[in-house]
Amino acid sequence: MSIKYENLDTLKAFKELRAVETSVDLKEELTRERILRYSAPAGGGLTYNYAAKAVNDEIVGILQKLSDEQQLVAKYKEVLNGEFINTGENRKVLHHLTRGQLGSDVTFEDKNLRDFYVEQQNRIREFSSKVHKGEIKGSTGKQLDTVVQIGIGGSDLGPRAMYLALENIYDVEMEGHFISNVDPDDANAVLGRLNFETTLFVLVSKSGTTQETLANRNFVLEKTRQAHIHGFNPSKHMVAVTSETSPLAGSDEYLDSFYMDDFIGGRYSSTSAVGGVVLSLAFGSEVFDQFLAGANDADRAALELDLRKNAALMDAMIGVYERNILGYGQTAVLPYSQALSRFPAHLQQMDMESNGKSVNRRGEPLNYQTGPVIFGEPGTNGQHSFYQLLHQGTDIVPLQFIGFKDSQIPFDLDYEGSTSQQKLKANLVAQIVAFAKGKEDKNSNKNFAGQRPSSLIYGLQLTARSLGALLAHFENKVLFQGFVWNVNSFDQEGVQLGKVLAKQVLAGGDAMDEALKAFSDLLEI
Ligand SMILES: O=P(O)(O)OC[C@H]1O[C@](O)(CO)[C@@H](O)[C@@H]1O
Repeated sequence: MSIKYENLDTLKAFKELRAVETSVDLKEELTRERILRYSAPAGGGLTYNYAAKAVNDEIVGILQKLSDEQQLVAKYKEVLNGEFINTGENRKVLHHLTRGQLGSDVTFEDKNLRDFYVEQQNRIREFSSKVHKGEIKGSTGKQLDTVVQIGIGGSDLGPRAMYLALENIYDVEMEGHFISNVDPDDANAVLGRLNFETTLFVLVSKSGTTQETLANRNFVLEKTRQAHIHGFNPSKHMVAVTSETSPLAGSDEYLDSFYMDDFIGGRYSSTSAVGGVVLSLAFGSEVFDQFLAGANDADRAALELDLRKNAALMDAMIGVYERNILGYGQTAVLPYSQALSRFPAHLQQMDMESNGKSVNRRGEPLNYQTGPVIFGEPGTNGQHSFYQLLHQGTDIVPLQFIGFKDSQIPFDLDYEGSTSQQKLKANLVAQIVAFAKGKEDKNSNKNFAGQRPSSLIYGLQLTARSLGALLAHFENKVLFQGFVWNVNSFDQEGVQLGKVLAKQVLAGGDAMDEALKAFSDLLEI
């Protein structure tokens, strides 16, 4: 089958979607029968439920035609088979290959890349096991019991979100910390809590050139020097994770180095060495293996052509319907799990850096909307914060709820006839129904219009496996949406300008004088 990359507005099925006259009244149509019928398997034991989305069988039928016409699953297979999908940078897109091989052998310059990723995983397994067993110790002879990742963006958000998601449920072999911001308060605050003799730093930068990360590396090294610890050797307390082509690669300034490559985008790197080193050191490599298995399960589920059986595809297509037909510009991610506290922040980067584009894969301007603004917070905290706008504001914001039957930590307390976990789940379902059905009140201030769509990803418990599947679900959703919109989801030129200007500001370049003057004028209140 020949693959064609076409703009959304040229597709027959999109025109059909635009012409749909029926709409779904969630106030009437959200029934128990619909809740049971509108679910799709997401892999890793997760289910995606879309009963509270404003779609019906007719709309889903057209979304299926759109998915087929835009060859979404075929394009996903192209990714899996190692085609050069990232046209902006002329690169393959291989994060799926870090967690299993679902397509043909992928080679580059005679190197089998699945073998390369597995080799790195084995090296990480061996290294973390030696650290845990005390076969690798700190330079002053002490057991290493703390791991600190230094990195930013994709070299921070995913691994940090995953660490926080797992720290309650698995034995923590090494306590994890993260330094990302170039704000010196970040590094100072983390470093102030550490015993350097028992700490291993993981310096993570795919490019090896990110200014904030290199500044933080030097900050850390200087602070360890200033501690004047007898016999302390900083190079025995830092490993590097980078791509083989980066300036950091092969340096002997580090105890060891682990590699990913240019075919793994930063925001898709949690399942590569970028997430692998810190998570294996923190929890053991068996936990990281389960995380990879969950992600692989979701990747396999995303191969299904029928979107009713493919959660990532259904989620993507409903998102397109909401963005391009209903005109909704934001999506809120609302995990009813405190352990997922940084997951929305990770999705912000993954989704917005991928699909925040206004030209197509050929660089031509688009005249339809692409990726939405993503934000979110765990429930029930968010309920006491921004849900007011979600319920009664002038904008309709589609919602992505995430929930689990059981908590991660077994202890719970009955208060007023229910446990905390029961209260959490009751709030979750109450919100879904309240957003959909609203409540009429003669007092307009107390009236809830309803008809506010949401979906739910639900599982038994947040474990390494379900977390891997959850991560991969969203990665694949974003990938499918990028193909629908015909954008290149795998470069991020939009972040370059600010980086270049910041460097010019620091260098005092003439080009920036006017901007600096205007800015300082502004501050002269
Ligand atoms: O891992 P690196 O190369 O330091 O990059 C960090 C982050 O910076 C970005 O390039 C954006 O500034 C992200 O895409 C990336 O995840």
